[in-house]
Amino acid sequence: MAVTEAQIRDALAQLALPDGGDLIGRDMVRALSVDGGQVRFVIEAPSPEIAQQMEPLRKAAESTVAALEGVESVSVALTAHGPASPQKPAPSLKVGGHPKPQQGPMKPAGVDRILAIASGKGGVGKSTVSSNLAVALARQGRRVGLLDADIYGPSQPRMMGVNKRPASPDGKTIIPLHAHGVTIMSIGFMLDPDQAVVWRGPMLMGALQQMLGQVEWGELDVLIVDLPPGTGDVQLTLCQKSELSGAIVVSTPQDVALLDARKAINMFEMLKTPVLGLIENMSTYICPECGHEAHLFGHGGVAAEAEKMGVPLLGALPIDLDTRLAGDSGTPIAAGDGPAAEAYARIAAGLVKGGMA
Ligand SMILES: Nc1ncnc2c1ncn2[C@@H]1O[C@H](COP(=O)(O)OP(=O)(O)OP(=O)(O)O)[C@@H](O)[C@H]1O
Repeated sequence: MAVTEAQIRDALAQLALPDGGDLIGRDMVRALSVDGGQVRFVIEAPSPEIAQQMEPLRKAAESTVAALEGVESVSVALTAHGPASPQKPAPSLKVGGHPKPQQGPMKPAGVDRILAIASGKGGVGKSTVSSNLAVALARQGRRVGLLDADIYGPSQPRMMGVNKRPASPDGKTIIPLHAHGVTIMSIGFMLDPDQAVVWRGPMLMGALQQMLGQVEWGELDVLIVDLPPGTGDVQLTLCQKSELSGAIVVSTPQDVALLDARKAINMFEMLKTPVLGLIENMSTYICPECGHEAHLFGHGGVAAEAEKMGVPLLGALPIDLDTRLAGDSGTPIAAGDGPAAEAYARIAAGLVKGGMA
């Protein structure tokens, strides 16, 4: 049975703080989100100094929630009021921070279109689709950028095989990285992978603003944005501020994922962002030994849903071990040949033909 927010809060209320009270009683838990079995929240300390001493408590909170029935994964991050005190020599760039007053929209000048890749639920393959679609479009001669805005789990450095800090010659502009014909910027390039980072709403917006406004994207036909899962601050900011040309929602055929996909589509509709279509990921499994086709997550659900919601089904991608291995090794499957690369090439061609990329 799915875990509820109330159960999580009850469990966290059992965690005593060294100086009295508990996490819930002292109102230190923020942004609690329960997404199927995936739980995320933030512990907000009263000051950066106290936050630094709270790592054992963060770990305890993580294990307490992980022990609850119905919880598959837990991600707990620490944050604090006010700016963190500097611990390292000043970096040339800092992502995050409060957004600066905006003169205009966040759409970079040379970028023709911004396409968001979204999912209602984590783990359905949104990042995999983003990187492969970017590579497939680049192979078709489009000038493509990929912005990894998945603040909670940036995966593009791994999937695109690039992970170094981008240069910033003047401390203001950020020079993006390049791989597989795609211009890339990820929030992951700017973060210490071992440090738990938490973004409060305004900081998220500041980081997004920087990644759109300070990165030298150059002239692009399309900028693909890999969104965090769900319907939170990043999605809202991006839709409201960056003149998104459209959103593509990735879902698996499973009912629960579809339910969340529906929420994502509703959100985009409310924000007046055109939903360009749905992509069904992990749609079938073809046995490499005997060629038998199995429908592990059900079948036809995404097509039916797309029809019901009046949005096109842009493509269906099978469960494919090579897709995962390619993503893990830093060369997306779409960069090579074979059925999966062809499937991505077809989706990319459809987008180009429709003037969407
Ligand atoms: N079609 C596929 N076949 C096999 N494995 C896949 C497929 N699509 C994605 N995966 C694998 O599933 C895992 C989750 O994919 P991915 O990180 O792209 O999902 P996500 O929706 O972006 O997740 P999150 O929102 O949590 O970042 C990865 O290990 C990825 O390699």
